[in-house]
Amino acid sequence: MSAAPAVDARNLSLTFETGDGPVHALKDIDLSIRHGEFVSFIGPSGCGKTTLLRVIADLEQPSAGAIAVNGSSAEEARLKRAYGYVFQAAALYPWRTIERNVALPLEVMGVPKGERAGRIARNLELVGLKGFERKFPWQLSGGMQQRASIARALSFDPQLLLMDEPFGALDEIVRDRLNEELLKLWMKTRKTVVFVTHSIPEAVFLSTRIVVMTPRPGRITDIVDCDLGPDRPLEIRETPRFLEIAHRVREGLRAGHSYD
Ligand SMILES: Nc1ncnc2c1ncn2[C@@H]1O[C@H](COP(=O)(O)OP(=O)(O)OP(=O)(O)O)[C@@H](O)[C@H]1O
Repeated sequence: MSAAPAVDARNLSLTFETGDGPVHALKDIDLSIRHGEFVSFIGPSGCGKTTLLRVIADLEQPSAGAIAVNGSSAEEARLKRAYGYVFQAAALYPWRTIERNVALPLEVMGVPKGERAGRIARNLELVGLKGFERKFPWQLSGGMQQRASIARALSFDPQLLLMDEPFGALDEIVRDRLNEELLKLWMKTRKTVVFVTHSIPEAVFLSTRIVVMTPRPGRITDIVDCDLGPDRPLEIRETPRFLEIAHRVREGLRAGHSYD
């Protein structure tokens, strides 16, 4: 693993040029994410959370400033398959079984069949989908589909996992369960996770740091340390320390005039 930060953004700004004029999505973002951290981006709709994730993934180019991933350019990181990306919707192919959906990135990259099987089995086990290999996406619940898309993102065993509101469309109970499982997966694999969410409790429960963003153009208004330790049962959400951190995040959002 490189000694450089997992993600390093310096003075990063991004403006989309549109027919209706420029849209300033990100402004002067300075952020360094260490290996093994779990960092959440939180902020109002349209503040640029997805755009920032996409810049890290080399799916958008900054208009100014610099971004480095593992000490090299975002493009190099993408070409090396240094990250896995999980979208809000599971985006699985309905005509492929779960196993074959998870296999897809490996097939595309020409990983030999023998090697594919072991990786797929390992990743499906990691997300708790052992026994569901031969099911089709429509035979699984929304939560299970999202687990499959996490298994797919783990195909190349990337050190960095980029997750864009992966549980936003799920009901509260399923979301709680997946939050617990994601935390376990993170502790087990020690990956770096960059996670986009709208939910304060979700951000506090999962993260080691929370990046609070302002409405467009998205700037960082606060970075909150989430020093709850690694052992986080769901009940931790009722502890004074948890509520204190949640309060600070809420204040950060309010300071950006965003939480009314
Ligand atoms: N390709 C694009 N062209 C023009 N404008 C864009 C483009 N992509 C995003 N935007 C605009 O940039 C701003 C930031 O969008 P982004 O999706 O990053 O916000 P977000 O914080 O992730 O929002 P949400 O929480 O609703 O998902 C929005 O105003 C959006 O309309």
